[in-house]
Amino acid sequence: MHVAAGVLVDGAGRVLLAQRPPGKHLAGRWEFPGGKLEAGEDTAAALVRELDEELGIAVDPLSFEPLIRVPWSYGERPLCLDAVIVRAWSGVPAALDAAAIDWRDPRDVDPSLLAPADRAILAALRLPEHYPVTPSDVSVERAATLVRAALARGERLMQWRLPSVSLAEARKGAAGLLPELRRFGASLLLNRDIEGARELGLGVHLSAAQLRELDARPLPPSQWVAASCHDADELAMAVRCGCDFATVSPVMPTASHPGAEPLGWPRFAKLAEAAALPVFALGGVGPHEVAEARMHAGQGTAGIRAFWRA
Ligand SMILES: Nc1nc2c([nH]c(=O)n2[C@H]2C[C@H](O)[C@@H](COP(=O)(O)OP(=O)(O)OP(=O)(O)O)O2)c(=O)[nH]1
Repeated sequence: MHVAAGVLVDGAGRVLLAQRPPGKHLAGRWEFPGGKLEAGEDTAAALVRELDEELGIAVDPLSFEPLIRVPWSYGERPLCLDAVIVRAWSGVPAALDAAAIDWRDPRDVDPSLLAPADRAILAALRLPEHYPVTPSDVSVERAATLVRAALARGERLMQWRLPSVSLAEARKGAAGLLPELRRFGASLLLNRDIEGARELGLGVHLSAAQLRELDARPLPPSQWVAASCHDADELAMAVRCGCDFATVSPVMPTASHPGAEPLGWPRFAKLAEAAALPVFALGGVGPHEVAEARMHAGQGTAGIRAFWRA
């Protein structure tokens, strides 16, 4: 079953949520307005029809921007949910079909109130397009300087990965960044250090090996949980562990992993489309490849080298 979901975004960056009416599948859960594709329809045509039927608004498909495709299963038939950003419409949205509608800042939405498949849509809305990872061969102090400069440049999501120092030292360095992170409203994810992330209220970036040992999400929804994945099995594990997003690597040849065979964009796209969470392209890519990544079902790009040259 193919379902189209429209993410209406207003001038203040709020999104329109609709509450599923009593008697329907997932009654009471909040979702993005839309519905099943009818015979002969594509996603855009279905959305134009559904947004008219459910909200009484007219939308122009030329303004649609694909956000994320979420494969999901509620135990019956598998579902493919295509979420599309809608920025322009005419008319005032009304709850013609929903129990209620509500404009919400994506940062304030409680994911547990959403239809489960929509948690990936919410994560895609809240995540930026860049995910820089600190260089491996620098001191804690140098890494902190780089993160501060990146915050000033506008980066809002970064991974704190310092393989050449102890977890305790890395944790101490991250603690020193808390005031700036708060001031910029930015997120830092500690590489592998679940305890440190709990202690500091930061996110965590898990290795594929850690995913194998976890059976549940290690942190509350307010702290990011991400994972390093390389194939479809690892992506499925990341979804099972309740990860918010993943990196998939190596997309291109990279000096840090000279032996690894790069996936290339077509295989990256297949993996990203089949994963029920946002995926950043990693490996031999940087800020200049964001458009390429988005064209291939990615959230954006992650990287070490290319992000710190600026
Ligand atoms: N419309 C919509 N459906 C969603 C979202 N998330 C999600 O899991 N779903 C699921 C719920 C349903 O199982 C399926 C869509 O069914 P629907 O009942 O909304 O479709 P429809 O409007 O065509 O409904 P109907 O004609 O069967 O009454 O997709 C979402 O954000 N929007």
